[in-house]
Amino acid sequence: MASILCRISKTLVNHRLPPFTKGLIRPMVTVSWPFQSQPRDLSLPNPSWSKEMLQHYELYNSQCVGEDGKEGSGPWRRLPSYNRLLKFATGGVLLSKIIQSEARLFTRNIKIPGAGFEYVMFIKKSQEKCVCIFQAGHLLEGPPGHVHGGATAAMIDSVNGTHATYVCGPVMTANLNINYRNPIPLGSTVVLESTLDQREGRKAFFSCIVTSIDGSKVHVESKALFLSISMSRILGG
Ligand SMILES: CCCCC/C=C\C/C=C\C/C=C\C/C=C\CCCC(=O)SCCNC(=O)CCNC(=O)[C@H](O)C(C)(C)COP(=O)(O)OP(=O)(O)OC[C@H]1O[C@@H](n2cnc3c(N)ncnc32)[C@H](O)[C@@H]1OP(=O)(O)O
Repeated sequence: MASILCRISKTLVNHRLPPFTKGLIRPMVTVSWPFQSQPRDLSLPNPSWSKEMLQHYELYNSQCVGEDGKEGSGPWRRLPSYNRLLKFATGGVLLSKIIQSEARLFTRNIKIPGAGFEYVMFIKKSQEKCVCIFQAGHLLEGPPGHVHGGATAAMIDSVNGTHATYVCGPVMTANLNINYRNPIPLGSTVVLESTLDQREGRKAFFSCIVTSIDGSKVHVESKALFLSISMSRILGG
């Protein structure tokens, strides 16, 4: 991750700024003191989380603590989540203040707690698995009372994409193939499990299974191909 962040910083310094920042770059003098504010981690519990969501969060969170009792020495790691990917960069608070933009991460732009995508991801330190606990809010309706297939696809892409980023560095989704097996009731909590199946040069193949929280029902199964790309290609368009 450190090398990704280093590449991001170098890209920002060495390349023209990304097109989405057009007209939005503000000189640093307008920023009062960008180091002060911490980005808000949106993957932490909030009052909208159901009992099931909290229990499952605790289940994985407890496995982030090792036998020595130290946070971070367990087999799993909770991944922070922000409303802009730039906030991931070390000093990301600064970067996201300099490169101001109205663009927001699609799954993190519904501000009413519980109304949209509530989720938290954990990655296994050995990196072959990434898990997401997802509570689908009422604004994600597709068929009456159930989650829109596009919202589910967005979550699958996000979990596989995050997993791929941690394993491979910067990537783009080249192919995502989804089989919807059972509709997901609105308001319910489901588990998405991403698996790294294979790596072949720039290509990384992932699968994902979406199940009910108790694992008894399979909602969706998917396969995805991600291709490694340079940061300058992402940022430079
Ligand atoms: C900015 C700061 C970022 C900081 C991040 C840091 C931490 C963040 C942590 C976590 C968060 C991360 C993300 C989570 C959130 C969301 C994830 C969302 C991801 C997306 O939502 S992303 C948008 C949708 N995505 C696109 O918008 C892609 C459009 N597209 C392209 O940009 C190009 O198409 C590309 C790059 C895919 C490939 O282009 P290219 O030129 O690099 O490669 P090329 O075409 O030469 O193919 C090379 C070999 O791949 C094979 N190949 C290619 N495409 C294939 C396909 N579709 N099926 C089967 N095989 C395929 C070829 O057949 C060849 O194979 P071979 O070598 O064997 O011949």
